[in-house]
Amino acid sequence: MQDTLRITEVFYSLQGETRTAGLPTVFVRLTGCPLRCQYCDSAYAFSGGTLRTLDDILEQVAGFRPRYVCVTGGEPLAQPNALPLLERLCDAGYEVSLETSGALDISRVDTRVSRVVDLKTPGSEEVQRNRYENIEHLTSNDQVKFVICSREDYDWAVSKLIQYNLEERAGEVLFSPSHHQVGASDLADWIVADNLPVRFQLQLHKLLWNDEPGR
Ligand SMILES: C[S@@+](CC[C@H](N)C(=O)[O-])C[C@H]1O[C@@H](n2cnc3c(N)ncnc32)[C@H](O)[C@@H]1O
Ligand SMILES: Nc1nc2[nH]cc(C(=O)O)c2c(=O)[nH]1
Ligand code: SF4
Ligand SMILES: [Mg+2]
Repeated sequence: MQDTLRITEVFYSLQGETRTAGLPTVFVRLTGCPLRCQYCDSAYAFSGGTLRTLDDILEQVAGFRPRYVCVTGGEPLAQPNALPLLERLCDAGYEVSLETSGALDISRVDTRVSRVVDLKTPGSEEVQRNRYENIEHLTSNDQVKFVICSREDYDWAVSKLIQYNLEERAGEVLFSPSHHQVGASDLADWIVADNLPVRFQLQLHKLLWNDEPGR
């Protein structure tokens, strides 16, 4: 069917990450991902899911009467119909964000969407999948994120921050600890010691709800 997407879950929660952290947000989690980051907290979205029409998804989202909608996964951009879904969510008046691994082309994503591009670090074990061409398409409405697994990952992220001048290219640069793989306070201390122009973030939903699916 032409206008369907494979969906793992649609739920209303507090956004746990990014520049809208703490704001009530509808999450649309798309099924399937071509990557296998060693830390992935959403592996339950790799398979299964339900084929649903865009109309059906839009109707469920509208039922929550949200201001913010986050399209995540899995890897949303692995499904071609993610593009019309994002457009229709914008047309409906929501503030829309997209979480993507950065392994697929973001250039055709509606620029009304805040694209949260995760640059995969060596510690993710998927660093070779980064599509660095995406960086030239970033605007001040977009966000770049590094999920840091070790001091080596931190040093790598700092080198990419400088090499690609990410502070200028994106509206936000986010440094997040990989959950329980690097000390959150260590990462915070490194950022302050180096006076980095980045936003430290923790996954609020894990502090609140200990990573239950659908929260
Ligand atoms: C589950 S992914 C889905 C979207 C897309 N596949 C991606 O990787 O951006 C959403 C975000 O959660 C982050 N994430 C996944 N597991 C994590 C963990 N254990 N600790 C911190 N962040 C994690 C990812 O790096 C990504 O930024
Ligand atoms: N509350 C909440 N916020 C989130 N932000 C990103 C999430 C994700 O799993 O992609 C997520 C999630 O699963 N729950
Ligand atoms: S790209 Fe995203 S969904 Fe896919 S394995 Fe990595 S963190 Fe998980
Ligand atoms: Mg999650």
